[in-house]
Amino acid sequence: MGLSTAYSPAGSRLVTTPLGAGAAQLLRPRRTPLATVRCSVDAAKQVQDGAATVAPEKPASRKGFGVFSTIYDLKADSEHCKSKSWKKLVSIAVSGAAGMISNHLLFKLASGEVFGQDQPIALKLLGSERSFQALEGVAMELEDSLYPLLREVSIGMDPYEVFEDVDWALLIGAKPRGPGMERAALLDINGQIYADQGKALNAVASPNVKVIVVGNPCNTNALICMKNAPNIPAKNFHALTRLDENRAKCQLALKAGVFYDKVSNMTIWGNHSTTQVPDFLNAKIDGRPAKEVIKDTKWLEEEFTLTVQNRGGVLIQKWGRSSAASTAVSIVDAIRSLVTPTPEGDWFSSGVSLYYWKSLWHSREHRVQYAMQIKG
Ligand SMILES: NC(=O)C1=CN([C@@H]2O[C@H](COP(=O)(O)OP(=O)(O)OC[C@H]3O[C@@H](n4cnc5c(N)ncnc54)[C@H](OP(=O)(O)O)[C@@H]3O)[C@@H](O)[C@H]2O)C=CC1
Ligand SMILES: O=C([O-])CC(=O)C(=O)O
Repeated sequence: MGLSTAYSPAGSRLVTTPLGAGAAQLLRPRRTPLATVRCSVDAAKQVQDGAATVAPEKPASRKGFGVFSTIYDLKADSEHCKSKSWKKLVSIAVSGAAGMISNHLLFKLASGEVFGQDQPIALKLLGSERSFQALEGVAMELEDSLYPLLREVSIGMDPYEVFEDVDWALLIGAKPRGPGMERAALLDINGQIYADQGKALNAVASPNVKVIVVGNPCNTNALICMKNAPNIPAKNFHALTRLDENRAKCQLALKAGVFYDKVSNMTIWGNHSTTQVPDFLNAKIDGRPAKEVIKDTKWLEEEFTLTVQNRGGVLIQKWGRSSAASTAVSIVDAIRSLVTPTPEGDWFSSGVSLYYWKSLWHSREHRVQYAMQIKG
């Protein structure tokens, strides 16, 4: 079975898959009348589906087109995967894929540094009319990077198409705040995005999809998304608080004069906002309570907390835009923590619904916050 890229040499789209009408649409009430472009698709299937507008060229005529004429032979490919003992393909949806954070994250995902060097992946990138051309550029860059583990890149504007059967949904697409704004002020604009995407995940994603909500205000957005996806286990929804954990670890390490990896057991209580509480009481440095190592209690109680709470805002003042590279790194850390056993005695911070833990906490209150451990 051949697999060809879907760009012409000039980079324009060759293959578009118009959305069909019919029964599927009835199940998908919020489906938007938009199209999907696959960047590396099964060309034979497109012809079958009547979706291809240009027949796949024979290899002999492909000379001189560089990456655009790449042909993957999926049959040989699966043999190749077997011989390399690769795992089964994991399908990852990323929204806001043409944005700043994604621009860092996608290449980390494709390189294998997140899921491992034995884990082939398919990237399904969600954009909008506003970002679609940029998204094509992103897909081109991914293809040009020739990552062996990246088996498929597809881009689209309809979450009901992009989220189909995905194992992970990294929900980044949302308006960022500007200088002087609080993240909560974004709720009016961004909340609806997460309601819509929750419904789409509920309808078409893998029933055990893991969802990481990054777009701000991320705790509330995660809750909105979760409430709109009742078929997906609540414990699968995470609001990204890992960036705060990393920032807190960094500050403690700098103050103690140790390397970052000596800081453990860092919890972020509360929302990813200026009201959060980075927990220095339970944090450890080199296995000892942070308070024993850092004797400057005033610094811990005042400066440390304020620094972590306001780090994102200060960064916006300096950069003129919100953190992107360090956020991408923290998404990588968050995923890795969810797929690998937590080191003995340590934990990590992630925003999950306490409703899920209600038997534990005897509370029906929804909060999106928890310190977690993964057992291997
Ligand atoms: N939880 C955390 O730790 C962090 C969260 N964030 C948050 O992540 C989100 C994305 O940040 P970043 O990638 O830097 O942002 P960018 O502006 O670079 O990209 C955001 C993408 O979101 C989509 N989007 C959806 N609605 C809007 C809108 N109304 N205005 C603008 N863009 C919109 C756009 O994609 P499209 O058109 O394809 O939909 C856009 O490409 C923000 O909400 C930001 O506050 C940032 C840092 C840390
Ligand atoms: O500050 C922002 O708005 C972006 C963000 O969430 C962060 O950097 O922590």
